[in-house]
Amino acid sequence: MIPVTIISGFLGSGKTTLLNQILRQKHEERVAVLVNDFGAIDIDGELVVGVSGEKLALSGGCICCTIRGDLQETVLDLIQGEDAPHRLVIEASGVSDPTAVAMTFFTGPLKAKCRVETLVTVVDSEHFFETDPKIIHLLDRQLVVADLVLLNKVDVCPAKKIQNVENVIRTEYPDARVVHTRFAEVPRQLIFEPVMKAPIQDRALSPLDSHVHGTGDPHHHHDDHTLVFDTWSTEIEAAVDRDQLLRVLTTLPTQIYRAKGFIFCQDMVDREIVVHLAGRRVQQFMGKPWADRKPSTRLVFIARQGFDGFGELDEQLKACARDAPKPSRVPSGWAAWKKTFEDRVRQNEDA
Ligand SMILES: Nc1nc2c(ncn2[C@@H]2O[C@H](COP(=O)(O)OP(=O)(O)OP(=O)(O)O)[C@@H](O)[C@H]2O)c(=O)[nH]1
Repeated sequence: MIPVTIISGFLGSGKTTLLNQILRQKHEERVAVLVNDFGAIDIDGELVVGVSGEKLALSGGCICCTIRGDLQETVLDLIQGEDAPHRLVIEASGVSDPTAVAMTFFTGPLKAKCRVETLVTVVDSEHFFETDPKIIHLLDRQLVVADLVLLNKVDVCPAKKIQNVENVIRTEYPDARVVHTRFAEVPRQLIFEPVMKAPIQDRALSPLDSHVHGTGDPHHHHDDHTLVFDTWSTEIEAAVDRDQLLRVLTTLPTQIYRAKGFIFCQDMVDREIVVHLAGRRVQQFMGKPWADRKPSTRLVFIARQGFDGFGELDEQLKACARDAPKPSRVPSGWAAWKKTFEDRVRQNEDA
């Protein structure tokens, strides 16, 4: 039986960050990871590093509903292959109900081959109390089955607020262990350790009974997140003005829950900048050099269903490229440092 860990948590809470943390820790196992992005562009697949086994991405739907069949098929292929993994870790999309994901392993051909051992839910403690009432049901679904809850982002959350979030979670979900984390740093043993509590299928109502996805109406059952969330993605080939684009992201309407992707910016043309909007916080990180890849800005947005501002957003984003000065091949990173060094040497020689 291959042990399976399911990582759940709302959009932007830190699931991919956790996945990277546990994969970076020294291990001998062949761990296969499966990441699911609700948006059409596979961003998470590119952001996951250090996998000793297979890394697979399922994007353009949610593995708990619209593309649940794909999950079963992908896992079957994986475990029947020559180098079957010792362990499987699934990062569910931020809009998914983990019970529905786990159910895939309780029936059908996977039942005899895999065992869901742990279910970890990551919480963005900074934005917990700002959760849109329309999606509170979804957060509840993610927390009610958790063995372990990571109260993440404690570095940017005031201590009093962290305590309040913890109080709510300990009261409402007393079975879960709660751990405070910064960038989801946690020993991998804690994530993979099986917890002796009721089997996951007994811990929550069957997903079909309560698959409400935050409509707020407990009688409204459906299987498809597209009824609650809208997603939109864009690709811009010309280099953009990074500051202008970050200004657009920091002033997005609150109906947009999440944005992420890669920026091709005119002030650093040789490598991508990874950008995230989670809650109201925008963060950017240095990404990989473009090397042989064709540079472009690729962004995915997830909003409340019915959001009608994507057309305007498209205009604003395109303007970041139109208004940007032509990219000059200004060296960055190591290349910039080397150039400065060479210039100094030359100046010294001239003197
Ligand atoms: N300050 C701070 N930022 C964090 C922490 N953990 C994650 N982040 C940032 O939060 C953003 C979202 O993190 P991800 O790991 O991509 O979140 P996710 O849950 O995988 O997102 P989705 O897959 O889109 O639902 C990124 O900018 C992370 O760097 C943390 O503890 N502190």
